[in-house]
Amino acid sequence: MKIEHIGIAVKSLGLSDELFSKLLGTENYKQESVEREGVTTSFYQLGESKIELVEASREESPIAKFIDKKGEGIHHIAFGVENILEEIARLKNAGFQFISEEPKDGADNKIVVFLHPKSTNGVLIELCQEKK
Ligand SMILES: CC[C@H](C(=O)O)C(=O)SCCNC(=O)CCNC(=O)[C@H](O)C(C)(C)COP(=O)(O)OP(=O)(O)OC[C@H]1O[C@@H](n2cnc3c(N)ncnc32)[C@H](O)[C@@H]1OP(=O)(O)O
Ligand SMILES: [Co+2]
Repeated sequence: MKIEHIGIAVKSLGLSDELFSKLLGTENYKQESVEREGVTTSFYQLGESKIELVEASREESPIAKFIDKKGEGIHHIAFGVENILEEIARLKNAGFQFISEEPKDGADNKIVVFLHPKSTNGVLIELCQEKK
C-alpha cells in the first residue's frame, strides 16, 4: 500500500488550480469529471503521490455536503493497492466498514472503494487500483 493521493475539497477548481500550481511550482497534469460522484477533479504529481483537488459538480455531491459542514480542506486519503478485491476482503475481515464493497470507476484510470470515516478514526479512506 502507498499513499496514492490526498483529496482536497475546494469551492472553485479555477481559483484552487491557480493557488496549487503556484504552491507546488507545477501545473496540474489533468482535470477530469466523475459524474457518478458529482465531482470534477484536478491532479498534481508530487513525488510518488498526488494531490487531487475535488470540486462539487452538483448540489447533492459528497463534496458540496462536506464543504457546507466543514468548509474547504482535506477530504480523503487514497491508498493505492495492487489488488483491490483482496484488500477489501482483508479489511472487511478485520472489521472495517465500507460505504460500498463494489469497486467503481474513479478518476485517473482507477477503480475505487471508500471506507466509512466512522470506522477509520474520522478519516475518509479511498482504496484505489490501477485499471487493467
Ligand atoms: C471517485 C472520484 C475521485 C477519485 O479519487 O477517483 C474521488 O475521490 S471523489 C471523492 C468524493 N466521493 C466521496 O466522498 C464518496 C464517499 N463518500 C460518501 O459516500 C459520503 O460522503 C459519506 C458516506 C462519507 C458521508 O455521507 P453522508 O450523506 O452520510 O454525509 P453526512 O454529511 O451526513 O456525514 C455523515 C458523517 O460522516 C462525516 N463525514 C462526511 N464526509 C467526511 C469526510 N470526507 N471525512 C471525514 N468525515 C466525514 C460527517 O461529518 C458526519 O459525521 P457526524 O459526526 O455524524 O456529523
Ligand atoms: Co480521491
